[in-house]
Amino acid sequence: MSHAHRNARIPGFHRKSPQERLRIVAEFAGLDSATTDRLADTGGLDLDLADRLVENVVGSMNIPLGIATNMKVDGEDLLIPMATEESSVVAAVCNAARQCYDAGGFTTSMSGTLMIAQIQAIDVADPHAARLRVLDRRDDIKALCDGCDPVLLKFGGGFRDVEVRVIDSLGGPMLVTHLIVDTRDAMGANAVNTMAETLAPHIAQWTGGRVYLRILSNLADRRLARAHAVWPLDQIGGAEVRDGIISAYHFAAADPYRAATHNKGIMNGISAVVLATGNDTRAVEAGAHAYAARQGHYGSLTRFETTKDGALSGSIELPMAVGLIGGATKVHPTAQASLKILGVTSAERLARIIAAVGLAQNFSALKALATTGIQKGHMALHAQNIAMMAGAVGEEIERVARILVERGTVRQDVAQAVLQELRGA
Ligand SMILES: CC(C)(COP(=O)([O-])OP(=O)([O-])OC[C@H]1O[C@@H](n2cnc3c(N)ncnc32)[C@H](O)[C@@H]1OP(=O)([O-])[O-])[C@@H](O)C(=O)NCCC(=O)NCCSC(=O)C[C@@](C)(O)CC(=O)[O-]
Ligand SMILES: NC(=O)C1=CN([C@@H]2O[C@H](COP(=O)(O)OP(=O)(O)OC[C@H]3O[C@@H](n4cnc5c(N)ncnc54)[C@H](OP(=O)(O)O)[C@@H]3O)[C@@H](O)[C@H]2O)C=CC1
Repeated sequence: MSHAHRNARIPGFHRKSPQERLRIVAEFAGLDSATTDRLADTGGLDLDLADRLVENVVGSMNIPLGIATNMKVDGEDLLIPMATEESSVVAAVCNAARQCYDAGGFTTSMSGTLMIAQIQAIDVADPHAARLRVLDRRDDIKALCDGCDPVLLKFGGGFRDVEVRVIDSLGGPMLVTHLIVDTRDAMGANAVNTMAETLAPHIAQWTGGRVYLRILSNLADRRLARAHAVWPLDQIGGAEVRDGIISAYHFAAADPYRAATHNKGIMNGISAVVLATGNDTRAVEAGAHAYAARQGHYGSLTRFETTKDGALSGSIELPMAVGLIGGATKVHPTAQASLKILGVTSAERLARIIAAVGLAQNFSALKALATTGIQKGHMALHAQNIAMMAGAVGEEIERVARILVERGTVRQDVAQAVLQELRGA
């Protein structure tokens, strides 16, 4: 069917109700009523709330929420809510946590809850002298920043420091002011952006330059979450498994093609908890990848080595700008439920738990890759998706998936053939 007559220029779409928008979309895309009913069913998320969270809402996209078991973090047993569409991600965390549980689980720490806001000034005649002029204004800067957010101050946050960098750019030297702000239990984007915008005219005046960008940096390297765990050899299957995992880490550390996949595996776990708690997945992902490239070479976010007793030691360190206040966290009921399951009362605790989940996820992926290969465990769980894609429903899904795994060919064409056999029988 030709869609040449369709017109996507729809003035005032944003002023319509979600129902009215859905009617327009259905007409535009030729959706049948089953599809529009599916979109209209928000799975319990209040449509009014959805419509306030983002723009031009017509429905909601539901993602499964799984619970990772076996996690012990800083001596506390935890159940971890994870929102993900990918099979075997939740199982992998359970599996890694099980293998270090008796050895004490994960120990974590955090460098602080400091965010950085950047103010860009160009056309500064004397950038190095201007840098000192800005630094001399530290007290004024502190007063201006703290004046922006009395609530944050009340909770012990606020301005902490100012740094000024002269960077070489394609357009010549650029003066970049960093405001370092403790945002406590908020991710802090709005607080630091407000401070940067408030300060900008003063920076222009003090430097004699022109100010353009005033925005936080997602390379939140003053907000590093760290986690560590030891996996005893008898839990993981021996020295060869340990050495395979360490060699996999060496591969990622040496090669960006591998590091991208290695870190993607880590983010499987991290993004799932970030999303489950209503935090900003893109902010955390940007921070993680920028941190992985901070030495001018994109490498691994984790490290694996042998302890003096021969066990496997794993650690992770990455920026973790997550909050309990603000964003969708406070208003999304599932995010609130996730926080209740975790029992966290500070953004720092949440960040540390998320780092531990990233390390667990990486351990399981590397162990699978260094031993049986990823397909065995991952595809066994993914087989149910393949069975559904082939048209299996109800009890057929489990039966088809089991046969696919037994035959060692988790493919859609095989699933279709198996389904036909079952239905013919
Ligand atoms: C899949 C497993 C866990 C099977 O592992 P297994 O050893 O075959 O399973 P098992 O039946 O012996 O069970 C062991 C434990 O795993 C957990 N477990 C086992 N099955 C389930 C399940 N259905 N639901 C929840 N938890 C499960 C559970 O904790 C269980 O203990 P138990 O509860 O029995 O005491 C294992 O093969 C594994 O960890 N694989 C790694 C999977 C993975 O990394 N998936 C991520 C997706 S692939 C990807 O995107 C990233 C990647 C791989 O490219 C990253 C990279 O390259 O670095
Ligand atoms: N590049 C990026 O990553 C960007 C991300 N964002 C988005 O910003 C959102 C997060 O913004 P964020 O600033 O965290 O949220 P909010 O501005 O919604 O909430 C933070 C505010 O809550 C108040 N507050 C109340 N209690 C506390 C407490 N205990 N600790 C700290 N603050 C407290 C503070 O003061 P007060 O009430 O006075 O405000 C604080 O400024 C996310 O949705 C993110 O997607 C936006 C722009 C850019």
